[in-house]
Amino acid sequence: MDPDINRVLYIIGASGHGKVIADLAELLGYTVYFYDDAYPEKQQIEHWTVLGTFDDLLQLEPDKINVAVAIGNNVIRQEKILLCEKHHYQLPRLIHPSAIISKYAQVGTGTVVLAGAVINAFARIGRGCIINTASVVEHDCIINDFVHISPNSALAGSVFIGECSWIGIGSQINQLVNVDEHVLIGAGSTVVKNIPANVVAFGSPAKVISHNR
Ligand SMILES: CC(=O)SCCNC(=O)CCNC(=O)[C@H](O)C(C)(C)COP(=O)(O)OP(=O)(O)OC[C@H]1O[C@@H](n2cnc3c(N)ncnc32)[C@H](O)[C@@H]1OP(=O)(O)O
Repeated sequence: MDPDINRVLYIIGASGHGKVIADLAELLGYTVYFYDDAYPEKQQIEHWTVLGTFDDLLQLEPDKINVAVAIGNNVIRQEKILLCEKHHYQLPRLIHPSAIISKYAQVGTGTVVLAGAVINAFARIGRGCIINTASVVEHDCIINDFVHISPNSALAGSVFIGECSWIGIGSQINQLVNVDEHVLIGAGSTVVKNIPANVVAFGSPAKVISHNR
């Protein structure tokens, strides 16, 4: 029997992150297919089928098309999500059953919240974000669109993260600190002061190291 069209999810990006999203989507009851620009060379990822390129996906009529953009690069994910929105595709939030999200928190469309993540009261997460495995977003944080909070990172209360920024694995950010847009915080950093836009910063305490290309 064909799967219920409402429970089919087309995942863009047949990558490691894509596999995590496929695993989660199946847990949530979706039947999963991939689209990836490596098609037709890549027709399979593990046991999942790659149906075509991103342009092929955009040929589909918008009716009941559920899409997840499983691309780790924030700028490329943003670009694909904006195109999917233009085509009126559904971009469901994918929230792992083991994640804990306050009823007072907000999570935008197309955002994924992975296993063991915690989002506390009055935190606001934008659209197209990755709140990765076991990360903590404390009360009153504001996370703008297309941000990636890597696994095991912790944001204290009222932290601000600007659009398209990437918080590296195992980082910590002190309360009330602002990280501006298009910033990369390196793995294992401790951010104690505001970080300006478009830079790479790392270390404990984190220092600006270079421009973020
Ligand atoms: C599920 C998932 O996989 S999610 C993905 C999670 N991954 C991450 O969070 C990775 C984030 N990326 C990083 O931290 C990277 O190390 C970056 C982007 C900060 C730097 O990468 P590159 O520009 O390639 O720097 P490179 O590896 O050449 O290192 C340059 C120097 O900086 C040091 N360095 C690099 N990253 C860090 C860091 N996070 N903290 C402290 N020092 C660092 C290196 O030791 C090296 O020092 P040296 O010149 O004395 O030898």
